[in-house]
Amino acid sequence: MKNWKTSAEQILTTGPVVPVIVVNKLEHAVPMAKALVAGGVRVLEVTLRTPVAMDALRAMINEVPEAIVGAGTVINTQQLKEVTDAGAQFVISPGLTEPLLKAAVEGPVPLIPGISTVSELMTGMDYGLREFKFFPAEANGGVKALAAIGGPFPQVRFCPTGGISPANYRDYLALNSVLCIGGSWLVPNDALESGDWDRITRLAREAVEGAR
Ligand SMILES: O=C(O)C(=O)C[C@H](O)[C@H](O)COP(=O)(O)O
Repeated sequence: MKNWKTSAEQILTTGPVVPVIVVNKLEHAVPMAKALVAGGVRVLEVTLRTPVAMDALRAMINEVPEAIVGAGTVINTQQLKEVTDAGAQFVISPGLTEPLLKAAVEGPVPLIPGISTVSELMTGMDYGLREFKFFPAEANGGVKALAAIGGPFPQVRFCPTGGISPANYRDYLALNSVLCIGGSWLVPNDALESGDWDRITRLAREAVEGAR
């Protein structure tokens, strides 16, 4: 952690919403990132779930410098190394393993690992972490569960993700322990397929304005 170039807190306090992005076609990556930035959303999580994800990550990092581009769905140390080499500014994982935590705290890039139980949270805290993703937020009990899990740990902060929508994101943001939320609704696949960048900008803007 002492080598982290920026803190997880800095990343997660940049804005209220972090789009969880699935890129199926490389040519979508840059215009989509620009559309999100135009709507006031700068922190972008590119999930490593598709064959073009690594190339999409690199393209967004290199061609959209106004964005803060990180990698999501990073589940092992090999992927951590790859996205670090690519220049990812933060790394998000749906869960945590001790090898991943160990490699991340020794590396240069902040890791925001996912937790869904108190014990996982305590494991992450053993490595010095204070910021976590809460995943899968809705399926795991939602706002009520997160408030209860966070209760004994007033120093810990969260980015809940999973099942969050325009209808419920404000309820999460209202918790003291929540810095921002993650959601895929900001980047609908049909908008990418039809090149409807204005719609993506609009969704981003609505989410940011609605959070005020
Ligand atoms: O890929 C990852 O690393 C994940 O952790 C999963 C994502 O956070 C959720 O799939 C987003 O959830 P939705 O907004 O409900 O679509």
